[in-house]
Amino acid sequence: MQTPDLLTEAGELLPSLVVGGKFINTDFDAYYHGDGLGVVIVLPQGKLYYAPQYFDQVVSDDYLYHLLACEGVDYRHDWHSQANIDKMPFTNIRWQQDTISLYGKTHLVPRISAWYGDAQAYYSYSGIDLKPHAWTKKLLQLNQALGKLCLREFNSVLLNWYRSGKDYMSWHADDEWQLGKNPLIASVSLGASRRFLLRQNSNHANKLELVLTHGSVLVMTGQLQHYWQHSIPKQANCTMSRVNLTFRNVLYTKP
Ligand SMILES: O=C(O)CCC(=O)C(=O)O
Ligand SMILES: [Fe+2]
Repeated sequence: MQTPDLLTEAGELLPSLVVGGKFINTDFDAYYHGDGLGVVIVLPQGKLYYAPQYFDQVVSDDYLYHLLACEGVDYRHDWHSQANIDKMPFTNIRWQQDTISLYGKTHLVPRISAWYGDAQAYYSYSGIDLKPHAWTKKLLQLNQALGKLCLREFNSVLLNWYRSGKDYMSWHADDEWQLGKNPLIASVSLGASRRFLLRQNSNHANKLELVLTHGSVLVMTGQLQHYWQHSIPKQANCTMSRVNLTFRNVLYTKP
């Protein structure tokens, strides 16, 4: 998988990502992070760290293979026509397609998910209650790798698998009470590049678009979840799978 033109041929961040103290093509203040891999983008009421290639291609390929490995199934498999994904013999991850209830009707969530973490890190969103599966060695490794950047280890991770550009995530904020007031969420993307959109709640014209590439890391922090929403829109031209992992800290659970 190739990373589009956010990096120079030598794999360094393009110097034009921050021009005159602003993030490329925007009015948002930005500066290069000291790690040489990412940019910090300062939004009104929130902050982002964005590194288009935090993990190199070999490491990223290895993670993606681990997450989607399924006994006897080729990676070109048409997962959209696969019924009962949760019954498939995935080698490492217990993928499932959840259903949500809206106005008395049930719908399949337009992507495949899995929730991993410490035993006590129960999570619920959109009426879906998730009990974590126990960490795999690779997921723990990824958690530790983010520790250097985020100065913490997370107690859980939500995995989302977009089988192709037909799968998506609607506008939302990760503002569940279980995550505490101003959560720091670290998101790793693997596989197909997808558009990631952000918009300010009070003014939808105030927006930002990032491309989340294979091996990229995005960290959302500050008050972002209270004042901004984010989404992954459908992308008709995208035929490949993408897996996103959002590492979170569940601070509170239901009694
Ligand atoms: O797939 C992504 O990059 C976004 C995932 C997300 O927003 C979430 O899991 O809450
Ligand atoms: Fe989210």
